[in-house]
Amino acid sequence: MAVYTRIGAEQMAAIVDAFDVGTLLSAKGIAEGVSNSNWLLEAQRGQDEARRFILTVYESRTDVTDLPFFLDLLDHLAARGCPVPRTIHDREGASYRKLPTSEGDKALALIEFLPGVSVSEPTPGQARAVGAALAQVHLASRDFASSRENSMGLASWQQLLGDCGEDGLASIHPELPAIVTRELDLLARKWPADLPRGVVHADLFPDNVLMLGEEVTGLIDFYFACTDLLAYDVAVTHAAWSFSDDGTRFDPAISRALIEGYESVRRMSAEEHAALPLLARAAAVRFLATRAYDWTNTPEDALVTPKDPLAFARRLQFYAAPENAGIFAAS
Ligand SMILES: Nc1ncnc2c1ncn2[C@@H]1O[C@H](COP(=O)(O)OP(=O)(O)OP(=O)(O)O)[C@@H](O)[C@H]1O
Ligand SMILES: N[C@@H](CCO)C(=O)O
Repeated sequence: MAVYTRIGAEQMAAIVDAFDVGTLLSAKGIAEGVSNSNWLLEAQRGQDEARRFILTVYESRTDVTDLPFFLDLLDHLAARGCPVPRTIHDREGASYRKLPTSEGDKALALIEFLPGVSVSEPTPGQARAVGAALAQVHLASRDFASSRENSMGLASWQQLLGDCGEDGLASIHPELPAIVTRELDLLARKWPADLPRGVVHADLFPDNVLMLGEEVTGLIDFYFACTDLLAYDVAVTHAAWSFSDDGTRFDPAISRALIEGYESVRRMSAEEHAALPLLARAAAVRFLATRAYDWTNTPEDALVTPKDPLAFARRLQFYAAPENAGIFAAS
């Protein structure tokens, strides 16, 4: 379920016309995704081949003032050969437009459609390609002029987990309040602030990567992208890819392939390597925090089912276990 905004056929045709991509041939709502409303559109200009686009209407979770950062970043990365969709600009050259709705004005953007599917059981070859694509983004964004603070950093994890309350966390798992206190304290004391920084995707889960075989055809959903530690992005991607969904099984071959793929494009420093165990715990806390918050604050009759916070509590326990300290050792 991810079409929260109704757009009639005539209004959709007018939107497409504003982008000068030809005549609208079809528009289908996309079920995947939870934050924004998305449609797959097909349009044709004159006798040209029909082209496909993704229309996104930004819902309340995306701050419109961040859109220039996200959308300019896509254009910057695409121009440097990264597999990300370009933003289609409207006839006036704007990368997003205003959509009047019964709930007030929303923003919308038209994005290039990229082929590929999101894998659910990645192979090491696919993990290697994803690691390499992430490093390519880190290098290609070095000359991106804008920056954006990470609104999903340590301070927001403290806030979100605090808002869950001890009882809320304990209702997910009795040991969670103590685990969360221990981890937040450790991260506040040991955060490795002086590592290389740059633009990070910060949410590179399998559902945000489109692939054909072992080729990455699209990195999408840059709506958490921000300026932060590059090694933190590696840790987020590691936490997202190297485990079964529920966090019960760690896959060492995927883990190795992901890091090797990354380092085939950008080598991490010794300091970054040394920080990975802590940053992996941080990544697990980040997704535990948003999931625990949603878990304890989503009404039972909500249309969207909250994701399981324990899947990231399990990853956290894995990363924190002394016997797993060697998984990031340089090969
Ligand atoms: N450029 C693109 N090319 C092809 N398909 C795309 C593209 N962008 C988005 N999609 C499709 O639309 C779906 C939803 O997109 P996206 O993940 O950006 O939505 P969202 O609601 O913002 O995400 P989330 O739920 O992760 O917050 C994707 O799973 C993918 O199937
Ligand atoms: N990728 C996130 C959701 C979007 O940030 C998660 O799996 O919790």
